[in-house]
Amino acid sequence: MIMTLLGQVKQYRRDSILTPVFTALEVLMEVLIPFITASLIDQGIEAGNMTKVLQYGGLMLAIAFCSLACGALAGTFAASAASGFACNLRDGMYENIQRFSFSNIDKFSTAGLVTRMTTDVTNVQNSYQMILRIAVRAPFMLLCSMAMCFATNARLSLVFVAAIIVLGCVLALIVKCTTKIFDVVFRKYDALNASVQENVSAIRVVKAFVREDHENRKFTDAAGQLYQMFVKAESILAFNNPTMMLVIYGCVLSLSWFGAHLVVGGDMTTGQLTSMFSYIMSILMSLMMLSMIFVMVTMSAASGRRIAEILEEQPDLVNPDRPITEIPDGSIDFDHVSFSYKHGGSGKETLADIDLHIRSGETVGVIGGTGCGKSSLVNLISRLYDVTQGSVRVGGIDVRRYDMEALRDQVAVVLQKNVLFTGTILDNLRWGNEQATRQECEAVCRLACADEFISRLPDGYDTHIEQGGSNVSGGQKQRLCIARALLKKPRVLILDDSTSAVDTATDARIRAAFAEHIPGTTKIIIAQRVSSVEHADRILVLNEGRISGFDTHENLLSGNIIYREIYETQMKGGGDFDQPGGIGKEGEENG
Ligand SMILES: Nc1ncnc2c1ncn2[C@@H]1O[C@H](COP(=O)(O)OP(=O)(O)OP(=O)(O)O)[C@@H](O)[C@H]1O
Repeated sequence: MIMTLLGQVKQYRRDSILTPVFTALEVLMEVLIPFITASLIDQGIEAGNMTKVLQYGGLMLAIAFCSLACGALAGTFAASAASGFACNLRDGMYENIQRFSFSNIDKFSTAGLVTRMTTDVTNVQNSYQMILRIAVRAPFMLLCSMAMCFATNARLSLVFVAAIIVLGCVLALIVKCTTKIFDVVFRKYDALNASVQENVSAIRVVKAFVREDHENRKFTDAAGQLYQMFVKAESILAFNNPTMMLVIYGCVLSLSWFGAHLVVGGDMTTGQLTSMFSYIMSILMSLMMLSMIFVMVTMSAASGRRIAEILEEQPDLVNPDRPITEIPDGSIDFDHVSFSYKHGGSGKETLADIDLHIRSGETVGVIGGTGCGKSSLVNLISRLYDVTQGSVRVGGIDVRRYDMEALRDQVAVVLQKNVLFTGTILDNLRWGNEQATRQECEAVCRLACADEFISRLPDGYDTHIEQGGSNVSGGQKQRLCIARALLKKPRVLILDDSTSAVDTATDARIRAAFAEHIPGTTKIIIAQRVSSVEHADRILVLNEGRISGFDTHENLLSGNIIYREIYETQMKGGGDFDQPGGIGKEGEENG
């Protein structure tokens, strides 16, 4: 973990080295000051020698000034090194997350990734800055002050040795108890972030279902648990200060008692005793700083581990050695494919023994109950996940042999959870193809029946889309996403329930436009409505992850019970609002 994290220091190595160097110089000078004070008292004040007083006084001033300058430089370098380190950590994680497959993301959860990029990095940044400054300063100061003490009076210095042993034992105990708690604290942070993220992104749903109280309770629970854990950890850490004070006062008392005896007995000068008092303060301050470092490192060790996990995570899906970049045609073959989710799944096979062969240019409808594996099936075509068994071929070649970018450019998927980004409509469309001209964008919008609503907008194609597409309706968003996918001019176009919020008349016009303008593109259309797939060349009926039928509408109606049941239920008006006898016409404004 430490090597992984330190690997991100990169260009800030210079600042990271200069900080301890200047800190060491600062300490060296601070240590010299009490030594000079002793000489000033013994040779100047007590001997009544004014020249010595001025000499030593001037020297002390010069040293104090240098120490100040070194301290300021060390502080500046530490701040730059720590912020730069944090920036590199975030960049490194972000870059690796971009390479993650869907399966990697399932493993960490989106909320977990957000906590690691924010709270965890801030923790590590703070402790890195502290370590750079204090981890060198405290032990160095401790050693130098101890050396000076022993040089001044070895017997009296034994007082510190006893103090260090007591303090060391207490600190070790505190660190041991709090490490475990902080590990749990950051997992609770994930839960808190998940709650915030879910609630904020779905605030409209929360309000529509009047679930504010429930969501408030959920958040209060998550925040309360975090509070409990922090209180527990902090109440253990709180022993740190009183122990420290006890040791400091114990040392001062012992030093005064034994020191006074030594001075009276003539074994020590007043100046030496004064400098011993300064050194004892330095030693105890160093110990205090060391204990603070322990606390900080204990807290950030858990964060460091979580960051290293992301940096070290290998993407589940990688390009093969000599990847193929051209897809010969749009045919799709599933050869005895089985698939199950590695993370968060039920452990059961989501797809079992799928043997399916689709011709290039064919239009295939996919229908089946919720959760039967329709999305999982199409996700395998563009290699968003890898099969567990068997193989998926596009254009006759195993998808694992393609360059993933090339494959995903030529197999365009309009995912079930459509997302638009902040920017104009044109910006969003050009996610499909950055080089697309305005004419090309307009042409695909006509195909996806999006042009009609865009032309009604005051700014047309330059209309600004708010974050997540919240200022367009569900049906409008779906049509923009279809247009965006069409801009890729794909060989295979997959619509995963992408016209669910579009009325049936528009849905039919989109299908007709596809048949007329992109006949060579293989089209896979997942839908809940039979009306959306009945005109397809063939329809795949999925049932609990297995193929129940794959044939034309007419053949399935006569030979497949599941398909007939779905059809009949929808014809009676139960499932399709737009059918005659349905509940009413579904508008497109149900976003
Ligand atoms: N990322 C995931 N991690 C773990 N399990 C998942 C994941 N996505 C889906 N599943 C599970 O896999 C099964 C099939 O899901 P899938 O989304 O493929 O079904 P679907 O037929 O597309 O459903 P719907 O019609 O509701 O969209 C479900 O039981 C679901 O809970």
